Amino acid sequence: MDFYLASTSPRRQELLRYLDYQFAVIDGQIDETAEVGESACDYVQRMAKAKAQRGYTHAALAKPVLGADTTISVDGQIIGKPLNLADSQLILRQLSGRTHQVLTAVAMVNAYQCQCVLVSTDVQMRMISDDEIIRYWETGEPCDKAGSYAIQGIGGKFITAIHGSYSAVVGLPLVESERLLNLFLSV
Ligand SMILES: Cc1cn([C@H]2C[C@H](O)[C@@H](COP(=O)(O)OP(=O)(O)OP(=O)(O)O)O2)c(=O)[nH]c1=O
Repeated sequence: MDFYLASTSPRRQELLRYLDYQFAVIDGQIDETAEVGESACDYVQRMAKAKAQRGYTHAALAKPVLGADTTISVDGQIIGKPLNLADSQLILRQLSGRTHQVLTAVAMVNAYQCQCVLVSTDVQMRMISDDEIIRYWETGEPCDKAGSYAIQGIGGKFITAIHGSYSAVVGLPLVESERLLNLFLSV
């Protein structure tokens, strides 16, 4: 076993399995409240570092810990997971027919260092009607996804274009994560 993944996200576990490293999953739960005036870029990096750091110190581990966070940025706002249908409606109406940024940060921590990479991807959505938003909510897919949609699922039908990293939108940028793992784990 090479490192720990501090994440409950099945997407992150699935993506990480594509890389040539062995890992075990630990809890990375933290308080995800944004600070007043905090930018989305600062916020997502702080979250990723906190998840990795919490995992590392909490479990007193001998191996490095990787943590990640995904947040939507639009109109200078930080948009996370929807709280309920009304919240999902507010979010998807805001994203409908325009381009937003999906920010994913990946952090790795060991006894000597904490390194974090930030990946920003532009995602363009077609117009989505209120009826579609309600029907989509009823599928159960949006509730645990930042921005209230999943590009890798039913939500993919709303996406007209992306510029950046697909795996980062799903929750873990593979190129940057592998680079970070090579940095920490190469002999
Ligand atoms: C935009 C988008 C987000 N997401 C997911 C990725 C993340 O799992 C989630 C954002 O929430 P996060 O707080 O980044 O992660 P998480 O709570 O799922 O897992 P953990 O903190 O334990 O690592 O949204 C998709 O699966 N598809 C998408 O298209």
